[in-house]
Amino acid sequence: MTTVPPAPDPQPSGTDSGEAPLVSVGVLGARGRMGAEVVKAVNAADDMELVAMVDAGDWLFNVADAGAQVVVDFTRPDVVMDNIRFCIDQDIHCVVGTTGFDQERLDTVRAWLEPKPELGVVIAPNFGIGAILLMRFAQEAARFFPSTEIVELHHPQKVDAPSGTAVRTARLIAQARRAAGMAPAPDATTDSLPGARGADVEGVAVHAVRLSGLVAHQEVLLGAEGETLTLRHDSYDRASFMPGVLLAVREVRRRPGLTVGIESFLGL
Ligand SMILES: NC(=O)C1=CN([C@@H]2O[C@H](COP(=O)(O)OP(=O)(O)OC[C@H]3O[C@@H](n4cnc5c(N)ncnc54)[C@H](O)[C@@H]3O)[C@@H](O)[C@H]2O)C=CC1
Ligand SMILES: O=C(O)C1=N[C@H](C(=O)O)C[C@H](O)C1
Repeated sequence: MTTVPPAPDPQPSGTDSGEAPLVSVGVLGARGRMGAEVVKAVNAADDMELVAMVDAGDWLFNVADAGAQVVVDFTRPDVVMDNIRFCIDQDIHCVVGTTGFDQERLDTVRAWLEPKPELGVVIAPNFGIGAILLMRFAQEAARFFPSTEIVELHHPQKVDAPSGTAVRTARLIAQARRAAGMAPAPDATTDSLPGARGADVEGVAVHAVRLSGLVAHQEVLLGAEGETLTLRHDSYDRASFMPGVLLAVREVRRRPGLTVGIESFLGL
């Protein structure tokens, strides 16, 4: 008679199986356009476990009670600071895609992190790899062109304008222009309707278009005598942001302090 050895116990993934433990992830804004996409992406990632989904009106403590190690926030500029404060108080790392961060807000988050040197917060106005590359290319090109303007184009449900990406792009361009000692961009306009020349972000004009059918798009127009260069990026689907979001979730626990943008995770 042959004896059949007992089948090994099924091993859950994680430490028991000798594999790296799954990262426990909570999502804030889980029923929103981006939050719903993050829920799908985390569920599909074999190194992560979705432990909490929280939206407006839900109990924020759910993410802490569920043992989330990392929270991903895609909510609204008017609530995101409270969410980050809560996560830091609860010792939860944060990946934040919500927009609306100026220098003052970034400094506030840095100050909150000071007593928690082991904790990481990543705040990125754009997780799309193409959008990140566009920002880098624009920064590189800026010093060669006296004129630079930005046109950002988005779906009409977007609550903020200009986009966080456009503001960051403008600041990077302005920084490059200052470093190169460039004069202000030529502009003889004296008599326009208010708003006709867009928003002025550190001397760079930013124009915001809201149009049904669009998702998230940006053009940087650079001009010199007799030539122009147009850099354009298009997100046709919110799936385009997910590789960057998942990368940030994987990295945030080993990047203590505040990281703005995920360029450094991409080796840029
Ligand atoms: N960094 C990036 O790559 C990207 C950033 N965004 C930004 O993400 C943010 C969200 O965008 P969408 O998903 O399009 O907006 P959305 O309006 O579709 O989703 C926001 C969700 O947050 C929920 N919410 C509001 N207050 C909340 C609270 N206190 N706690 C938990 N949930 C709350 C809302 O009910 C809603 O379901 C915006 O700031 C947008 O600019 C959007 C796309 C990409
Ligand atoms: O609201 C959006 O949709 C987007 N928001 C981010 C921004 O404001 O830059 C990123 C992307 O443009 C999509």
